Amino acid sequence: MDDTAVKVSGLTKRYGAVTAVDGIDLEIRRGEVFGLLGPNGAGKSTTVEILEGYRRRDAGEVRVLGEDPAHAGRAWRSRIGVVLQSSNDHAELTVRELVRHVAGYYPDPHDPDEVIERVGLAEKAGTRLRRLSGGQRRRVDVALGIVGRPELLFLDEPTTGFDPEVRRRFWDLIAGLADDGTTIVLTSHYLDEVEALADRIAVIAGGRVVAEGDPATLGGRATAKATVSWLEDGVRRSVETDEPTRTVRELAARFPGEVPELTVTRPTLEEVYLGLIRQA
Ligand SMILES: Nc1ncnc2c1ncn2[C@@H]1O[C@H](COP(=O)(O)OP(=O)(O)OP(=O)(O)O)[C@@H](O)[C@H]1O
Repeated sequence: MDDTAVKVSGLTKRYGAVTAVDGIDLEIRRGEVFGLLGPNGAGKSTTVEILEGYRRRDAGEVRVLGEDPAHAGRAWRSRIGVVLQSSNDHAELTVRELVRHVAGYYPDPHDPDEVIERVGLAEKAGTRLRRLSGGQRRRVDVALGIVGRPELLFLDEPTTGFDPEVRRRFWDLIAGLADDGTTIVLTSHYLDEVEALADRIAVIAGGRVVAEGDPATLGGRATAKATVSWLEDGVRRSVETDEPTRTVRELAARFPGEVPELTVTRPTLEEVYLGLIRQA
């Protein structure tokens, strides 16, 4: 089997005078969790909607699970899962009724009750949608996206409105799907979420990919200057350095025991991301 799930080259989309996507290249391997980051209006949703087959492109080549989404049919669609933003449809159905109903569209779905359990809604399975909270509705959206056992799952800002504990459980759910071999394209504005889940990240700004890499090394993160910080005579001191080991050695020689409150830090993903966006 081809181990490329998504291949995009020179993708371009204009809305009138606005070039929303301006020559994007991407390659996403099967089994990978791929994070898409970028400010509001960067072109992420437009790109994802083209990959999902919901929007036409103006130029460029696109292959998703080996087919061009602009011309792909039902069999292709059944291999793709999409977690859309919540709608208020189906308010009178229960969670179980809706998940069962959607499962019926797929040739080899997961067991609906298992999926409901997996998104943490077992206790709400018999509850009508209109009686759920915003975060619970979002979990129904996720259940609908995964019940068809997709090979490729698109998650667009999946955890907006989740409380911290539910969000952590959701991360476990996504990591579990990835372990089972599902390819996942994750769009999120939460950098901690992308860092926790993504194997690789593309940062999009102004319709272009401005950086790509794994979360630990994106934008030169791993080789950026480190900050060594410690407490001395009741005052917090810190230095920025390319050689943190040398600084720590010097400190270790100067202090008789532990260096008080010693920390060595590199830029966070958020700092690197903000730097990339400012440059772009
Ligand atoms: N249907 C549309 N008609 C006209 N312009 C559009 C349309 N959809 C998006 N745009 C414009 O295209 C650009 C990219 O929008 P897009 O929704 O792809 O960004 P995004 O990165 O997903 O943003 P967000 O993080 O806010 O979801 C923006 O300038 C937006 O105003």
